[in-house]
Amino acid sequence: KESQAEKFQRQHMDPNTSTVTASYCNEMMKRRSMTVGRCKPVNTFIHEPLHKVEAICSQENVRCKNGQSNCYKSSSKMRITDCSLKKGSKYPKCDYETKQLQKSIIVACTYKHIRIPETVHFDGSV
Ligand SMILES: Nc1ncnc2c1ncn2[C@@H]1O[C@H](C(=O)NS(=O)(=O)C[C@H]2[C@@H](O)[C@H](n3ccc(=O)[nH]c3=O)O[C@@H]2CO)[C@@H](O)[C@H]1O
Repeated sequence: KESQAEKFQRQHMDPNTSTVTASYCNEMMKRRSMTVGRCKPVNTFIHEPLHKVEAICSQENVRCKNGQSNCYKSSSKMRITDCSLKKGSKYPKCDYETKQLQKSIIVACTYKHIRIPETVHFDGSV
């Protein structure tokens, strides 16, 4: 069974892509298994190395959307791609809009071992 950290990496990490094409989201949402059973409505991919994303866990502590206090906001902008389901897109055909941006991101972190943080949830971007 995949851990929350592995799920985060499957759903949100894509360090090896720098520029995306218009079909990036349609391809990646399928390849990373977010169109099985339903089309995941919104998903962000992060085009930065994992160590840069995990470093956010020691940056600005902010409240998560769900009220938990283990969210952190990146001090610098990150290269991301937002995927959002197009209106009228009908499962199993999940048709996404692809939008490449540079924004500060908010992630939730937990500590697997003392002082070794893991990013386990994407809370949003600002
Ligand atoms: N504080 C926490 N600490 C630890 N764990 C926490 C915490 N909070 C939740 N989890 C867990 O995370 C898991 C999870 O999947 N949460 S999720 O809200 O549905 C994720 C959102 C995100 O994937 C996506 N989205 C959204 C906006 C955007 O810009 N970009 C973008 O990609 O949409 C999704 C729905 O919004 C769930 O197991 C929950 O238990």
